[in-house]
Amino acid sequence: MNNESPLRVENLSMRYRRGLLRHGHQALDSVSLEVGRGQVFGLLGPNGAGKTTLIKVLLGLAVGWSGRAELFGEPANHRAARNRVGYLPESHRLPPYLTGRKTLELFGMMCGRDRRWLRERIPVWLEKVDMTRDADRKIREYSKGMQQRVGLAAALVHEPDLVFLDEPTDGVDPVGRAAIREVIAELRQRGTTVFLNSHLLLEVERMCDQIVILDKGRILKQGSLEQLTNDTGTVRVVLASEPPPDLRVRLAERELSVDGLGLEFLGEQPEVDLVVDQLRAAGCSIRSIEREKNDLEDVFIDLVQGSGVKQ
Ligand SMILES: Nc1ncnc2c1ncn2[C@@H]1O[C@H](COP(=O)(O)OP(=O)(O)OP(=O)(O)O)[C@@H](O)[C@H]1O
Repeated sequence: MNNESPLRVENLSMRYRRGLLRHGHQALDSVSLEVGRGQVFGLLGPNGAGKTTLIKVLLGLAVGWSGRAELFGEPANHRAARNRVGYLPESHRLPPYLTGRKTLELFGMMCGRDRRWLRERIPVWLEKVDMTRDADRKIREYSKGMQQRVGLAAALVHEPDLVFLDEPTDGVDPVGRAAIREVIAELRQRGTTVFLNSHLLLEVERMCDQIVILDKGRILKQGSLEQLTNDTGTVRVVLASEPPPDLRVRLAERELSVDGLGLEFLGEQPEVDLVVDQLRAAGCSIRSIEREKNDLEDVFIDLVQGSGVKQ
C-alpha cells in the first residue's frame, strides 16, 4: 500500500442533463475534499444535496463530471483503484434467491477474492453482523434489518481499504446499530477508511473523525466534530455551595445569571478568569467550569436553513 490519500476530490462539478435541454441540474458545484487513511468521514446534507452523486462519481458510476476525483492517487474511474473499495448502497437489493452466506461468497469473488480465502473470512463477517444463525436462509426470507446487516458484510468481506457506506444503519434495531458502530470502529483501527453517508446525526457524532456538510451541491462546512460544534460563547460554572447574597448582587450587576449552584455568562477567557477570581475571593468553591457546545443537529439546521445557496 502506498501513502496516497484514499480519496481526494478537487473542484468536482456534475450537472445532470435533462432531455435535450442544455441547462440541467447542477448536482455538485466545485466540491473539494480529502480523506485520510483510517479516517471515518461523515458526509451530511439534506435530501437532494448531492451526496449520492458524489459517491457515484467516485465509484465511476456517473458520467459528465468535471474536476479531479481520485481514489488512492488514481482517477476514480480506474479499475485498479475500484478493486480496493467496498460499497453499501442506500436501499440496496441483494439477489433474493441466494442465502446470506452465498451472497458474501458472490460479492467477495466479484471483488477478486478466491473461494478458499473467503471460506475462512465469511464466518467471521457473519458473526460480526450477528447473522451466523440465519446465514443459510434465503435473502427473500430476511427482514429489512437482516438484509442491511448482510449488505454491510457483503461490502466488507473482501476487506477493502476504503468503504462507502450509504445509510448503513437504515432499518437496523438499536442492538444491530451498536454492532455496526463496533464494526466501523474496528475498521478505523485497522486503517480502513470509511466514507459514511447518514441522516442520523447522532450516529455521525459518535463515529466520525471528519465531517462535511453539503447542500445544493456545495460544501457549506467541513472539519472535525470539535471544529463544527465549537462553543456558543456561553460559560457555565457550577459551585459547591450557594454564593452569599452580596456576591449574587455583584454577579447580577455583571450580567451573570445565577440559578442555585449554577452561574451562566457569555465570555472569553479573560472574563472567565475574572469571574473565577471574584468567586474565589468570596470563598466559593468551584465544582466545574464548562463551555456550552452546539450539537451537530443545531449546526446542520442553522447552516442548511441559512445557506441561501441559489442555483
Ligand atoms: N439521474 C438524475 N437525473 C437528473 N437529476 C438527478 C439524477 N440523480 C439525481 N439528480 C438530482 O441531483 C440532485 C442530487 O441528488 P442526490 O441523489 O445526489 O442527492 P442526495 O444528497 O443523495 O439526496 P438523499 O439524501 O435524498 O438521498 C437532486 O436534486 C436530484 O434531483
